[in-house]
Amino acid sequence: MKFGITSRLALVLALVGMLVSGFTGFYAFSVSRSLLVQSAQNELLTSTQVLARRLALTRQEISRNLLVLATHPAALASLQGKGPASEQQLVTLFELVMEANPAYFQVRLISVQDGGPEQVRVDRDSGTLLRVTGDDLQEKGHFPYVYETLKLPFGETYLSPITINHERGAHAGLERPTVQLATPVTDARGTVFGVLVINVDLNGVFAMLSADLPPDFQLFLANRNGDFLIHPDPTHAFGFDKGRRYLVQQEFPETADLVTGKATKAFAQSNQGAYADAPILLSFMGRPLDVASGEDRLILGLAQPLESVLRQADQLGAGILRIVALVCLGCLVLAIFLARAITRPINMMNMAIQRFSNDNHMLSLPVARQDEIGMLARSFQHMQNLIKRQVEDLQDSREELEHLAQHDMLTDLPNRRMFMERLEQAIARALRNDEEFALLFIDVDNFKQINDTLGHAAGDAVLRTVAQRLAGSTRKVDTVARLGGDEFVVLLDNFSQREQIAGFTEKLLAVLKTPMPFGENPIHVEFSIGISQFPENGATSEDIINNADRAMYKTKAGGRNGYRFTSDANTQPNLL
Ligand SMILES: Nc1nc2c(ncn2[C@@H]2O[C@H](COP(=O)(O)OP(=O)(O)OP(=O)(O)O)[C@@H](O)[C@H]2O)c(=O)[nH]1
Repeated sequence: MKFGITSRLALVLALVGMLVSGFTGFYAFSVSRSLLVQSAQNELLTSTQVLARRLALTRQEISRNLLVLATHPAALASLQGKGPASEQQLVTLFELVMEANPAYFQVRLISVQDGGPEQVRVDRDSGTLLRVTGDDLQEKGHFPYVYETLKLPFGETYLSPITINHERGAHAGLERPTVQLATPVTDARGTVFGVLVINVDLNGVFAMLSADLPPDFQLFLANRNGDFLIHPDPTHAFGFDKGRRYLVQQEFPETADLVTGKATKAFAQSNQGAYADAPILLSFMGRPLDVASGEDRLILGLAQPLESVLRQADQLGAGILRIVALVCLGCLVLAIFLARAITRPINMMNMAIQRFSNDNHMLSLPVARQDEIGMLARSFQHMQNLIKRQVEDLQDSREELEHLAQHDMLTDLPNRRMFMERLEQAIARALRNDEEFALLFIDVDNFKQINDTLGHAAGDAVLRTVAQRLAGSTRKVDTVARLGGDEFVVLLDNFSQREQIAGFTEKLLAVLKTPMPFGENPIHVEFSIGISQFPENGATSEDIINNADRAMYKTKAGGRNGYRFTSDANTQPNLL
């Protein structure tokens, strides 16, 4: 299949349009997609910050509860050994606080005395609160949450590292993720008498933190070293406690600077390991703790399935695809219109050139345009005019040549060549129609003498006058020709009767002999005529003309100034 320039141009324009819209669509889609991912990560970070804030508020609330208990007179009284009444009062207080805060599984008052014995202790045990007494009370002076708290001024809180609780006799808190918060108990002068400690079950805190998160969100918490404390896979949390460490910086290398404290936030994406089937998007923040603590900072992270983010991108992509498809369709239509508009003048020119080369007809051209096509059209029109003029000149020259080839230049009568053609046609016609015709061979008598005595111009004038008189004396169907020199012939079509021919010849001689005007003295000229008839005097043109010529010579030989029929073999010519 052959495509024209219009189709090819339309195809190229449409392809360019489609490629541009396709690339634009793809670019818009990828930019929007990365913006969506970025925005989702920022939202995640905001949620992470909210969670961190809630964690801080929870810690502050525990500190407040610690302070309430530590400043209660019963606490100092108990530590100063002022009797079981104050201890019982303190137990009641501890129980009240623990009932109000289900995450507290142990509240203790520990003395500053040697070994740091527990003075008053209430444990949560299978849903009930239990006062631990007697030998079950232990010495805790060697635990950091005791000796580090003793160094603190009144009102400050110590936060222990977050660990799994292995302390003996911990009841409900045993083997659970735990953090201890403690504050010193002092008298009015600031002398430290003991420490008040609340053990918090972190599972409860974490459950509270996660409760308000969307169901597909996942919570991560890591300690100062990067060890996971909360992980969607529970086997990865507190790995250090079981002898195998799971570090946030290993699983998500983007968090390395958070662990070292060089950065406060980090974004990550993962499609490795457990996330191979469902890639996730993560935001982490590292938060230094605002209390004296065994932990420098905590690293809190939130994850969201990438799929839920990209679902919006997919909807956007489908929208962009529809727009691209529409734009492509528009490009196609526009390309067709544009290609037609561009190539219309070219096609016009093409048609005009074809038509001009076929039959020299000039179609209209876009000459009014002011662009390159207009220039081309004007040049072509100019060329057309030149060619047309040259063709017309050529035609005129050809016609002139043809006329010259068939006519005598002096008299403008048909010449021998044309006469012979006419004679052939007359024979064919006569044979076809069973007709007859006559041929008169006319020669000027003593013409040489006219030339010699009056000059060549006079001879020419005589020849021209003879030609005019012959043409004027014959019918349209007859043919008058000059064979050369002073010899003329007349073909009388459909002339058959001898009398008729003789009568015409005599009349013709009379006309011809009329003195011819030339200067002051008219020229007197006489003529000798030989007549042949078809078919009587020959079957061919040569025979007919030769016989007439012979008859003319016999007229001359017989005395000139007369005529003679070929058929009159031995008779005298008819002289005038
Ligand atoms: N002026 C003129 N003379 C011509 C032309 N063509 C031929 N002639 C002359 O015509 C003369 C023809 O002479 P001829 O027919 O031989 O002799 P004639 O004098 O006519 O004698 P007859 O035929 O015997 O009567 C010659 O002298 C030619 O030179 C021409 O075109 N113009």
